[in-house]
Amino acid sequence: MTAFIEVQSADMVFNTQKGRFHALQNINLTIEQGEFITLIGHSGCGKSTLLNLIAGLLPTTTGVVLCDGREVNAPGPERAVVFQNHSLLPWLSCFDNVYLGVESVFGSREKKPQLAARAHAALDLVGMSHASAKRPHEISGGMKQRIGIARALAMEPKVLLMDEPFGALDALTRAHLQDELLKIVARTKSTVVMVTHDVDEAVLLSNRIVMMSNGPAATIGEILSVDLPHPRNRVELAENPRYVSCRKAVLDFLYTRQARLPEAA
Ligand SMILES: Nc1ncnc2c1ncn2[C@@H]1O[C@H](COP(=O)(O)OP(=O)(O)OP(=O)(O)O)[C@@H](O)[C@H]1O
Repeated sequence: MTAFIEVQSADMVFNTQKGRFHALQNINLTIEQGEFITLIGHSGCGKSTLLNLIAGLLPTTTGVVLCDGREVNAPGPERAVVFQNHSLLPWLSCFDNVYLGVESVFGSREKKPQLAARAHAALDLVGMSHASAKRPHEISGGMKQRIGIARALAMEPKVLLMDEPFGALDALTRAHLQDELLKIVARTKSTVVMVTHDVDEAVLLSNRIVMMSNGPAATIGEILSVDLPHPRNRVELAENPRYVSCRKAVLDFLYTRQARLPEAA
């Protein structure tokens, strides 16, 4: 295992109309190739900001982010992002949405049939070949999210960055997509960094859970290793003592050590 993503002494300060807002302070995180990392913490602590620093969508105020030994200072095809709201282009078919991503990465080196084969393979990987000719408005929210994942995977990113990808879905669809994602990642050996609010999702999916303290100037409070074997089965895990203790450790961090009082109305 080698360090693949390194966040070193990173701070993020936003310039706002009310002055400078210190969102993240002294973030240090090393992620190995093939790891599945989740970022968890209370609302507003800076999870998306940290993901955006890794994506290159935001520049660190101080400190540095490295991906595969190179400094990150802009978005790049090796770091694909999947957002909560799928972000598909509504006027394009599902196939064309995926194809567009493929073309942006491989278009200069490969011919159309090869690009099309990549897009078909990615749709197949997420079980969505049957919907390739449909437009986004013709398919369900869970299906749209799968297409978003297919588009990201088709670009063969070194890192898959996911910002609450299943947050807008109902519980059953969400569980199904979590299981699918585990299978896909087992096949592609992708490195994944995912933001979530969901403790069970974090324990089910992760190799390590990065727990963030409350902001302002949020930082990494603790990192929990989830040493549960793969493949993971959610029903069997429910009674697994290690699963239960990981879940308890995250709940304890969030609701005892980082307990948040309700904000004044
Ligand atoms: N562009 C910006 N300008 C100013 N402040 C920002 C900006 N983006 C984020 N913030 C602030 O930085 C803090 C962290 O925001 P961020 O969205 O990263 O939190 P989060 O943990 O992902 O929240 P949530 O779980 O609610 O999505 C918040 O206080 C937010 O208001």
